[in-house]
Amino acid sequence: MEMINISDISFSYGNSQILDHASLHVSEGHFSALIGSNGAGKSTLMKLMLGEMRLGKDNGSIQLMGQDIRQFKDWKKISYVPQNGMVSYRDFPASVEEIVMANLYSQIGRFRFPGKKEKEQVHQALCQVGMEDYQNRLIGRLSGGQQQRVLLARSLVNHPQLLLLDEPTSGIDEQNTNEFYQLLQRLNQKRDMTILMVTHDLQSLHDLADDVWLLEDGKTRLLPHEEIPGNSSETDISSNMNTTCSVSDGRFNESEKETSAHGNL
Ligand SMILES: Nc1ncnc2c1ncn2[C@@H]1O[C@H](COP(=O)(O)OP(=O)(O)OP(=O)(O)O)[C@@H](O)[C@H]1O
Repeated sequence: MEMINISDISFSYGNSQILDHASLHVSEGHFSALIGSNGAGKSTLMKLMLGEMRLGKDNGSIQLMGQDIRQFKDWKKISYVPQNGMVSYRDFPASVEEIVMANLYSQIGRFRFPGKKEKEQVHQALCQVGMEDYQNRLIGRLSGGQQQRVLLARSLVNHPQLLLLDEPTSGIDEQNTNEFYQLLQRLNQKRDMTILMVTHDLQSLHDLADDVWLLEDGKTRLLPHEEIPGNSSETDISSNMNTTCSVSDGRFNESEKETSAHGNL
């Protein structure tokens, strides 16, 4: 199944045309990347995909999980890690647990406090990103890389099938970026999570992404394998994967795929 099927879309801000008959397809289980220079329209495309902005009537179509975006209701199956997502939390007096828990409020309801089940879900999500020891720390006291992991945990707590990320590692050092990519790769390969990531980080694409789409002059192009930037001999991202979590406490390990393909992350 195509998780994302964008076909022939055009979009303008006023008189300024950003997308000109652009298309993009992401198959289930694929790790896809979207690249393009500053201002090319990547975030715009992402916003259209998330339903934050509407497409004009005769300006192409967007289907998510086989449904037209205008009728799409399964938003819980999709998570989004925004660009510079942590900036707004810098002085926010909330703990890591509270930040991740916030994505469960539709499940918890307005008049109930988080229970044991929700706390365990948060713990599991933090464990997946290696941040379980920081559960009670204030979000603003963490480093950029740690904050980004928390943001990823926040997006994982609902067990999404499709994860969209907009430049998730901007402003993060190389080591933390590589570790973040390992996390994503693990989610994709061991959990069958479909991923579309907007990125300027071309170095790792060769090892990371199944498909790389280039957005240029309003049009998209699927890059042939030999044109994908990055050199596979430089880094083997998967060889350094953290697989220390165990099934019993909700963490992740190598054998877990067989026991919970899409279930508890
Ligand atoms: N709300 C808006 N109103 C008018 N123009 C906008 C708006 N948002 C973005 N733009 C313009 O549309 C173009 C595409 O912006 P967009 O943020 O989608 O690009 P991008 O590829 O994500 O860029 P970057 O890599 O720098 O994040 C830019 O020229 C931008 O200035």
